[in-house]
Amino acid sequence: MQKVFKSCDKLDQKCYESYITEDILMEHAAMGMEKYIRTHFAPGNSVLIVAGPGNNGADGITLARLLYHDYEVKLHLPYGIKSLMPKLQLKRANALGIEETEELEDADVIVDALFGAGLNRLLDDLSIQLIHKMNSFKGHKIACDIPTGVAEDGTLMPLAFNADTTLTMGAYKEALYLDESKDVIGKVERINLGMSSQLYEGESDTFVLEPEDMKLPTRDKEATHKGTFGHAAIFTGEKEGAGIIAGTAATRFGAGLTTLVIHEKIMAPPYLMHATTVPDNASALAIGMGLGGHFEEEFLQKYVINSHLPIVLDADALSSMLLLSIIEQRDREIVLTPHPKEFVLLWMILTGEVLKVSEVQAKRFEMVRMFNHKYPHVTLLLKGANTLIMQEENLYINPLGCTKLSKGGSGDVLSGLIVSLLAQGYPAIDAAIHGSLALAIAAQNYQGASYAMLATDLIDEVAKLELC
Ligand SMILES: NC(=O)C1=CN([C@@H]2O[C@H](COP(=O)(O)OP(=O)(O)OC[C@H]3O[C@@H](n4cnc5c(N)ncnc54)[C@H](OP(=O)(O)O)[C@@H]3O)[C@@H](O)[C@H]2O)[C@@H](O)CC1
Ligand SMILES: Nc1ncnc2c1ncn2[C@@H]1O[C@H](COP(=O)(O)OP(=O)(O)O)[C@@H](O)[C@H]1O
Repeated sequence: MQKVFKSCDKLDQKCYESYITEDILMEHAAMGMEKYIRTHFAPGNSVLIVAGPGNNGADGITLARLLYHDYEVKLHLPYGIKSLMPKLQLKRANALGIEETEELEDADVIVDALFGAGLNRLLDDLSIQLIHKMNSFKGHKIACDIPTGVAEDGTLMPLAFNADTTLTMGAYKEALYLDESKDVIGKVERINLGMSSQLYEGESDTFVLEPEDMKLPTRDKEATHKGTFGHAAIFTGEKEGAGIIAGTAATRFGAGLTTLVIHEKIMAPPYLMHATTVPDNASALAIGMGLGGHFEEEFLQKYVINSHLPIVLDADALSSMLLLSIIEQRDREIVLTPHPKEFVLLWMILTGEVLKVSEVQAKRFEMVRMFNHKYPHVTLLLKGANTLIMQEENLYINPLGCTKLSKGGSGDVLSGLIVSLLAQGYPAIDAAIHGSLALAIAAQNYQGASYAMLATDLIDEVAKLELC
């Protein structure tokens, strides 16, 4: 996993104090972009660099100098230059013979160095025209630091540069991981600014997860029996399919036993047991998926609230005042898995504050942190294109999910994976992280059409993860 920061200001300040000047940082920023371009594009290819008036533009001008002669470099400066660094970089570039181009034409590589961390207001007409044109070009699109149109606080302008690759300077930034940013940032790579990233970055409590972080349930001993791997009890309500999907996922992900807790007899697959109460040896519970108003309050009080078993609360459980009372239980492993609309409901129940889904989406990091401030012991997993997971002080971003997951049933699979890990004895935060990674990577591995994946296909892919 990699550290993530709200902004790089403090990190840059630390560099200046160590005599690593802005000029040195900038040279390395440009060298990082140069290396990327030289690795992926042979000399002779054309590179269009659109550079803005500030230091983001200065990075672009520096890049022009580094590529000039070997590549067909075109440098466009639509706003002229304003501050010291771009002026200095332009002098250096001009001295080598680089001239500005007035024409904006397609090239093999398009570099957006218009505005980066300093974007502080809505894009004006000139920027909008430029971005429309750059987005229409066929060349490989690289954003310098952060695509123009994505502000450092995460605000996404109505229009943004549509990067294939974002080469981000020094450290990963939160703004790159809002759901709305996902379609414009492309692949993200970090560029080191003249020192080890560990020295540059320092401490952070926010991390972006990588595929290598996924840990699968282990079966490395032979002297075991089904009881060794826990017993997941999944409350199965009005939409029994949701419980069956979750139960199948839980069993596939290693739970030794899985029981669907039901009121009325259902047609369950043979590897799932069913019972009208929670089995005595259950080791974790999941409730909410397809639940409806199926179980009476006394039943829930007895088997869910009064139980101290680790628990996943999903879907309908997140709008039940009774079930949400669980989050006050500080001695229990608890995972909440709302999607943004469910988060709105649970936030209203917990705080009385009425939010819109769009507000939650615009400030996902802030909302997750606010929830965590009130309930630090609870693991909150806010679903989305980039899932956020937080417990105690640490926030983890899972950016590995994909649009194949946008289909009813994916969330039921996730609940099943998490309750399976809880039943096998994993702490809540680990169950949420590794369940979420397994879901995302299984979806990536699915080979059918992007629109075709069923929850059962997803579970089949989970079954193959260890072999990949
Ligand atoms: N710090 C470091 O050491 C390092 C920094 N690095 C690089 O610096 C970048 C940050 O540079 P930055 O702070 O100069 O901001 P930047 O993104 O160029 O924008 C500011 C300019 O844009 C203007 N402007 C803003 N919004 C506008 C709008 N909507 N429409 C029109 N104009 C607008 C704004 O105008 P003003 O507000 O002053 O009127 C100002 O002129 C960072 O992303 C990274 O690439 C790397 O080299 C590594 C080392
Ligand atoms: N575009 C996407 N990119 C990444 N993950 C996605 C995307 N769409 C959905 N998901 C994931 O799929 C799951 C959907 O959950 P949910 O909406 O609760 O489904 P369900 O219908 O099973 O209740 C979540 O884990 C969510 O993060």
